[in-house]
Amino acid sequence: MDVRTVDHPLAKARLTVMRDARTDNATFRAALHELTVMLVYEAMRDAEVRTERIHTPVARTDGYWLANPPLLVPVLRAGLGMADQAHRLIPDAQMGFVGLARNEETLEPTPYMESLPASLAGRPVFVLDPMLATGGSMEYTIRLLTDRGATDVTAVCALAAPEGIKHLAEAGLPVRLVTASVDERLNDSGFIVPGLGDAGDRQYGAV
Ligand SMILES: O=P(O)(O)OC[C@H]1O[C@H](OP(=O)(O)OP(=O)(O)O)[C@H](O)[C@@H]1O
Ligand SMILES: O=c1cc[nH]c(=O)[nH]1
Ligand SMILES: [Mg+2]
Repeated sequence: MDVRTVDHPLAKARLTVMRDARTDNATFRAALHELTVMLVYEAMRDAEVRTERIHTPVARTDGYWLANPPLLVPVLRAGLGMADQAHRLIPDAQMGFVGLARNEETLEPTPYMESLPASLAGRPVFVLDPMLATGGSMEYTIRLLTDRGATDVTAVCALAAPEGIKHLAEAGLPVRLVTASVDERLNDSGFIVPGLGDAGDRQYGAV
């Protein structure tokens, strides 16, 4: 699986704010917003562009437009904290939504919401979720997308565990990963180590 790690100093600094247990909810959300800009910027590096001649006030030159903007799919709750920033960078993008909550005992995703276009054939899709832990939630989401014909999926995650990357690679799904860090491992409770805790709770409070 293609894994691109954005280890720019600015990304590392935002991630450090998110990791720090002393960071309050509002500051955590602000750091995730800023990190999302960097991750999506990198995820769009190879996006197809359409060229058209334009006039500047001075001369004619080539202008560039996104030929096929991705569908953005935040995974609720935690992925909501990435949605607006990704949308600001790609204003022409459409957005779908998936709601999942991981069962704390089994670590299996429990779906509670799904709002996606019927056909995704020929459309790139960016799944926005800060955390790739066991990979169960991401696999569930990607299967919703491939069932609708998607063949070009990018998982945009603040953090990833090696176990989750292995899980997705072994599932043989058409996905690449853009992340700010591949951390050490999962602990016995399925949390990423060193990680940042529960990305939903860190943004919105514990449920
Ligand atoms: O790779 P996995 O082991 O499936 O874990 C990752 C999932 O866990 C978190 O969501 P959570 O289930 O805590 O829901 P929340 O966003 O509502 O907090 C996270 O945002 C991912 O969706
Ligand atoms: O470390 C983890 C693992 C799953 N989900 C989170 O929010 N954090
Ligand atoms: Mg959570």
